[in-house]
Order: sequence, then C-alpha cells, then structure tokens
Amino acid sequence: MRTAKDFFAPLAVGAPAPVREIPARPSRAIHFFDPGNPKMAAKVPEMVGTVDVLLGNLEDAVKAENKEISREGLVKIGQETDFGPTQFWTRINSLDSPWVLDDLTTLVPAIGHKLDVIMVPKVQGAEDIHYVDRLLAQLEAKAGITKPILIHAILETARGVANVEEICGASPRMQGISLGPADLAADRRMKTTRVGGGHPGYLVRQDAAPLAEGGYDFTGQRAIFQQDLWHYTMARMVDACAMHGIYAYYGPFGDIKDTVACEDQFRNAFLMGCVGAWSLHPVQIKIANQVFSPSVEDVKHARRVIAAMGDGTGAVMLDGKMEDDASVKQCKVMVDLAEELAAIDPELKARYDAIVLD
Ligand SMILES: CC(C)(COP(=O)(O)OP(=O)(O)OC[C@H]1O[C@@H](n2cnc3c(N)ncnc32)[C@H](O)[C@@H]1OP(=O)(O)O)[C@@H](O)C(=O)NCCC(=O)NCCSC(=O)C[C@H](O)C(=O)O
Ligand SMILES: [Mg+2]
Repeated sequence: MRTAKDFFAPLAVGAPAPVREIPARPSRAIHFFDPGNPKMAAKVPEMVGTVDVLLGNLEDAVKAENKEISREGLVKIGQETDFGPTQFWTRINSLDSPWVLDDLTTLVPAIGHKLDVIMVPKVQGAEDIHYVDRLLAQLEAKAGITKPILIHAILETARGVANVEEICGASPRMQGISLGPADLAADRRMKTTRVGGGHPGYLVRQDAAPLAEGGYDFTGQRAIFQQDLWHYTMARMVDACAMHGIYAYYGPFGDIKDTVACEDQFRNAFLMGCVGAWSLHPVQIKIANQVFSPSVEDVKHARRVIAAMGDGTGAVMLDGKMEDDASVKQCKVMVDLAEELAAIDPELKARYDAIVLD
C-alpha cells in the first residue's frame, strides 16, 4: 500500500518533487501531428501560439515502418522549436507495443525538459500509470530534469472505463483523461465503424399515434431522435476527473469535412465539463477554440449573477429566475475559465473586456 506521505514523494532519487496540484493551463485543442510527416512537421513553428497544445503523435496513425522516423522527428522538433505559450505534448505507443520503451528512453533525455505532458494510450488500470510513473521518475533523475512530466491517459478499453476512478488517482502526475472512442468501440465490440461522433442507428423513435378505432398506427411517419453513444462514458470520465482534480477531454472526431457535427460533439463535451478536445486537422483547431471558450453572453450573464449575489449566499431574482449559492458557483466556473483563457488569448480578452453589465 502506498501511504499518503509516499504519494507526493519522488519515485526515484534525484527526480523532481511531484506537483501538488495540476495547473489549469488552457488546452481547448490538443492538436495532433505526425512528426515524421515532413509537411506536418514544417507547419509546427507557425502553429505555435495559434493552438493551446501541440501533440507529436507516435502511436496509431503512424505506420509501423515509420515509428523511428516519427520519434526522431519529434526529438528534432522538440529541440528546435520555441513553444512560447503553447504546451508541447506527445502520445507514446501503447505499453504492450515493441516501441514504447524506446519512445520513453529516447524522448525524456532528449526533450524531457520541454515536454509538458505524455499521453498514454489504451490505459487499463492504475498499474499502467504506476509503471510509467516510476520509469519517468528514473529517466528524469538521470537526465537532471527539474519539472515533472505529467501523464494523460486515454480511455479506450472497457477495462479502462471500469477502472477510470483508480486511473485518475494513480499518480500525482495525472493531468487528465481523453475519451478514445474508436479503440473503445472496438474493445467493447460496438457495431460502429467511425472515429467518434454519433450514429444514425442509435436512436429513440416517437410513439405510434393512437387510432380512432383503437390500437396504434405503427405504419405512420414518426419523428426519430438520434442519441449520443458516448454519453455514459463521458459522464463517468468527467466525474472521475473532477473527483481527482484533473481534466477531462473529448478525443477525436474523424469526419473532418463535417465541421458542424464536430462542433456539436465538442459542445456536448464542453457543456458536460470537458476542457478541450483533439484536433486531427488544422480546420478543427478553430472549432475547439471557439467551443471551449465561454461565449460573451455566458460570461456577461455569469458576471451579472455574481454581482447580484453579493457575498454569494442567499437567493435573488434576476430576469425572472431564481439565483442562489449553487448557481453563483456555476457562474464562477465560467468566469474563472474566461479569465484563464483571456490571459493567453488577446482576441478573447478584448471581447470579454468589452462586456458592459446592464
Ligand atoms: C486526416 C488527415 C490524413 C488528412 O490529411 P490530408 O489529406 O493531407 O488533408 P488536407 O489535404 O486537407 O491537408 C491540408 C494541409 O494541411 C496539412 N495537415 C493536415 N493535417 C494536419 C495536421 N494534423 N497537422 C498539421 N498539418 C496538417 C496537410 O499536410 C496539408 O498541407 P499542405 O499540402 O502543405 O497544404 C491528416 O489530417 C492527419 O493525418 N491527421 C492526423 C491524424 C491522427 O493523428 N490520427 C490519430 C489520432 S485519432 C486516434 O488515434 C483514435 C483514438 O485513439 C481512438 O481510439 O479513438
Ligand atoms: Mg486509440
């Protein structure tokens, strides 16, 4: 058993002290690029400052024969790029793959001082996080790294979902969790063939109309309402993350051309408590930045409620609605997020600063 005092002790002599709290850094879009793809790699410097997180992907979507080229490409990018306000993450290969040990033993000494977060795919339980945690501590100690690299897990197996609470609490390095809908669908034997998003077959149909002579008209037109396949998993993930003070993210939306449905999926995640989503193509960065930034209307309303509530206790009527201690807490979540984002996004800051309370 790991005791409370052990939890915040370094796991290797000379490794940096674990963080006590995960910093609330903006991460509306986690933008994936293949560091071994020359066209994508060339775009990295110009993307700095336009996206909250740049993630060099080494796992799925990188061909087996290119794993080493991509890893070397990531080292070069890490060494040569000034990331400024943008976070620099990587997704390593899965823990059961032949590449992951080389990923970690190459990346940490070479660019560990620049890497903010390592995303670990297909996490099954706390034991996977413990393995990476100890290995990172050893590698950080050896490389003289002074700031601990954080861990982000992808929820993409049934066992991972069943163990999500213990995964979130497995290490002080745990920064957050993303939903990996494509691998999760396969692992669960869902009958879908998509990378995230909904499915027209997963629906609820309006009741049949009653007939005058009795019985029901099962042949008439009835409205159908498409349902969200990911609602249950997202809700579990958000609760587990909130419980442990870490951050939840929707993952990939593979239908790049369907920007409208992508926006819907991202907005569902935002409303449910996620702080960001993945971007697979430059077009999705703008969608994530917009969706995961509170609207001017929401910030204005939240500020009005906070102002009307004074010390934050009791109940008042505002625009015909009751506001109380609980609604003011929700409004503070909105305003705090707006302030964090305004600190790194001048355009957003100008829009929030222009708000005038009625
Ligand atoms: C999806 C893509 C294969 C599409 O690429 P492409 O056909 O080249 O798109 P375009 O012609 O529209 O590209 C226009 C230009 O933009 C560059 N580009 C494209 N994507 C990126 C990017 N991600 N970062 C930077 N630059 C990008 C192209 O090179 C073009 O450049 P130019 O010719 O100079 O104008 C491709 O977007 C892609 O591979 N994206 C990343 C895919 C990925 O990372 N997949 C893995 C994450 S999802 C996953 O793993 C599932 C999950 O784990 C789960 O289980 O659910
Ligand atoms: Mg996956």
